[in-house]
Amino acid sequence: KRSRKQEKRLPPGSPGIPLVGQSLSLLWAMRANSAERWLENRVKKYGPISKLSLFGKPTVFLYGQAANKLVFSGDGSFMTNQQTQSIRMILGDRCLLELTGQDHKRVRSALVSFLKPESLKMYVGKIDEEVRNHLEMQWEGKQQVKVLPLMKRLTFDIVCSLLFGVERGARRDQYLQHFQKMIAGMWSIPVNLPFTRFNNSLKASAKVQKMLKQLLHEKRLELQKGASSHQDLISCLLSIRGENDEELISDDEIIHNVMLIMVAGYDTSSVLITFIVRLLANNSTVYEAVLKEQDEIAKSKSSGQLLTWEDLAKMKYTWKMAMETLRMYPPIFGGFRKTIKDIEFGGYIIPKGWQIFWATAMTHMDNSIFNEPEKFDPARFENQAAIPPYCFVPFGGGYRICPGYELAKIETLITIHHLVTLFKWKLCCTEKFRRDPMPVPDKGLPIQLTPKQLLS
Ligand code: HEM
Repeated sequence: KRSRKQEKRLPPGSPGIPLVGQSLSLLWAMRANSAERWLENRVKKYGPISKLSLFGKPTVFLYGQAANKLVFSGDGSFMTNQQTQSIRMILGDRCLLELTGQDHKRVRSALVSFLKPESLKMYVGKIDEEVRNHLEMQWEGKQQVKVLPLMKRLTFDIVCSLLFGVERGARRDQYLQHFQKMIAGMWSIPVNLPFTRFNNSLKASAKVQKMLKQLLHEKRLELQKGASSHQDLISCLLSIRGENDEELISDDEIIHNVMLIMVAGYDTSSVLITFIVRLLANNSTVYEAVLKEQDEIAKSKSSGQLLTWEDLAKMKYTWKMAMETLRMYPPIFGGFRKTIKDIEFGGYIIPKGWQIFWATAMTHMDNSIFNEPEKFDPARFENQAAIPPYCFVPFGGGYRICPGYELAKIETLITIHHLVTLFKWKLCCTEKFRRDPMPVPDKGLPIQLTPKQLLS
């Protein structure tokens, strides 16, 4: 039992309406794209730490640089990851988000062995081919396109070919169908009744798992026949062996993490590229600077020659522009952790077993950290060392920092290279966006395209 003295030291705030707490109010604010304001109002009312109730759990909301440090700098000994029940049921209990301690370390280091720059640099040409093919099929010859759905298709195709070795064709199309159904119910209320979004999503998850099991079987046979363990992520994970040549990553761990990567790599990078397209349409000076950098690279290559790792290293301004986009429109705005011990923070106690709601990206728009935060200005990243630690955190930080950072960077740079060198574009309408929970433009960002050949 908590003593009265401890009770007194709980953060300020009220638990809200019984059972529902503040959940509906926050979800509503997310749909209306006013979640940031909703949270800012909380900070104004209660300060950087306050208690509330979200999704049926006592929760502490944290804000600011020190809070970001608390969330990202631990080793997992006082705070653990916490996912919603729907995500756990759809992605499976052996995915990285659910694992802790040694299990998390083992599986994460297996994924990183494939996702680290030294490994990914071998696949730059393959990703470039996927992007060129996509633009040829879906963009060339069109006067108008909708950017978000196309970018989702592109990032899905890249993940499928690179990570699972599943190339264009009927199988990939079938994967996409099941996968889209699965993802549609990921953020829904986990009530498993027929015809609910959640129920459809669970059924699709079972189909995706069945297909991946079959794929695993095929990859195992290919490896036995001498195929390279570097051909894709699944082969790489199957080839990780212990001292007695036993497989170190179980089949369930491979399947659940492959599904996680499909989800994590699909929604996030596609949102980033979509917002870049939006910002470049409205900022001609930045567009021209990106174009200058990319034109120089394009001129140094012969027609049809694929981009290389060295070319990407030259895209310095383009990546600063992408970071500025991530600052203003972070695909992941926050998340949840759970305390496994009482934690003292900011003069208050956060009791063991409580949920922590981190909205770390709020520091991105703090005018005491970023001057004129509403202004789109890639030059702020000229001197990255000047940005205080834990204040720019679109990929998180610490031992759970996004392992897909490098892949996201490669996909983004290659896609932007081709977009600016092939097209000029205009937005078809001024469009609002909402968080679902990623930021999504209401109409999917329709743009009007003019191919560069017609301009010259
Ligand atoms: C612009 C693109 C992306 C952004 C902004 C982003 C951001 C993030 C953030 C904020 C986290 C949470 C860290 C935490 O819980 O502390 C995360 C985790 C994760 N991301 Fe990404 N991500 C992106 C792309 C990707 C891609 C392309 C992949 C897959 C290849 C990926 C795979 C993952 C995985 C597996 C985790 C869980 C890591 C763990 O719990 O140890 N992400 N990402």
